[in-house]
Amino acid sequence: MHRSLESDAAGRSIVQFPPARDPATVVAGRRRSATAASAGPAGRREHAGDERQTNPPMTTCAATLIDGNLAAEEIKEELRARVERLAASGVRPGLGTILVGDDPGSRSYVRGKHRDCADVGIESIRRELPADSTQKEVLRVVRELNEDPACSGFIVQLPLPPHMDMRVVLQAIDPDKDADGLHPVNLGRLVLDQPGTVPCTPQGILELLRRNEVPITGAQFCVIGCGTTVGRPLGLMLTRVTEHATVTMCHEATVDVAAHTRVADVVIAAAGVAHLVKPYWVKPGATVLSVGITRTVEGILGDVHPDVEGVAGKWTRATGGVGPMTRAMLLRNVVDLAERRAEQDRPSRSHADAVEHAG
Ligand SMILES: Nc1nc(=O)c2c([nH]1)NC[C@@H]1CN(c3ccc(C(=O)N[C@@H](CCC(=O)O)C(=O)O)cc3)C=[N+]21
Repeated sequence: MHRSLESDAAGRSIVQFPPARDPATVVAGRRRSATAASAGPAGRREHAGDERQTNPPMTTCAATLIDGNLAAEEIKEELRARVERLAASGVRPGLGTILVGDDPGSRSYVRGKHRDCADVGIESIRRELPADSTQKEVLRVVRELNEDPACSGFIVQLPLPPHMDMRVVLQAIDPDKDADGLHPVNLGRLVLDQPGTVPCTPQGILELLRRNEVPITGAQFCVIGCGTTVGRPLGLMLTRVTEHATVTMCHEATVDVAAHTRVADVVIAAAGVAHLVKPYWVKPGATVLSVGITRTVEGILGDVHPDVEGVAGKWTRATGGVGPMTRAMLLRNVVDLAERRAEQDRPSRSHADAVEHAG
């Protein structure tokens, strides 16, 4: 149906040409064609199997695209209603961002976050510091937002300049204002299965899987990358009793990553290595999510090779998948924090009832 124009590391253009697909077998997003829908997943797989005898596997079926922008819009709609309810009781949630330095990527993320806030009625509180600020100056702004009643939660945009210790800065955040869920107390709460704020990207991944009917309980997951913001907390979340997935965590020292991905029902690539996950790494019909991104002059490359589309059952691309969900989950964390705070500040109804009954 379409040829994808790609470039190699040296910037040369390569034309990849999966031959034209039969339009009836192309299943994109939620717009499944009537024939594909009536055949059902089993029917589709049999059909693919038949074709595989004559064609290379990557031409036989197209994975369903999981649309993160669509799911993020749905979540924002839910949040708008919650923000309105809070407004009715005189509370306006506020998200604070602390940006240090002028990395263009970070600047554009922060701008996006404030656009999202405006979109759902959350107040934006922006703090910017020059790249040569001292750690003390950053800590002063962290304490300022800890104290600011208009700020329900805030984030310190990462990475920080190299002369700062990220751990010290993150630990200075009030855990109950930690919108990113990256404070040691919140990560500890996650380990212990206690209520707290959970990191945005893993939360967005779970939400995306649920909303696209990907089974989690009992499924075999392979997570590639054990970073603090994605892989490690994701492994913890997937193994909670409420999810109860079986999880293999791969990292740089894993001897044969492909041996682990090939048996997985769901592969989550969060290593930050461009096009790491190849089509032959993937069990046919598996779900594959691309999380890590590499910025090149040619644009954004994801951790999942584009040809995985020909093998996976459901998948996300490098953009328009997990990224928008990360942003939506940040907004949800802020609304959660604002609701929790409003609940604490309100004279408790059960207490009032108790007093009434006592009288
Ligand atoms: N304290 C902190 N918290 C973070 O959550 C955090 C951070 N620091 N530092 C950087 C990473 C990265 N990150 C992304 C969020 C959304 C998209 C996103 O929405 N991407 C769009 C494309 C954006 C583009 O084109 O540049 C998409 O996937 O469609 C990407 C990346 C959050 N991070």
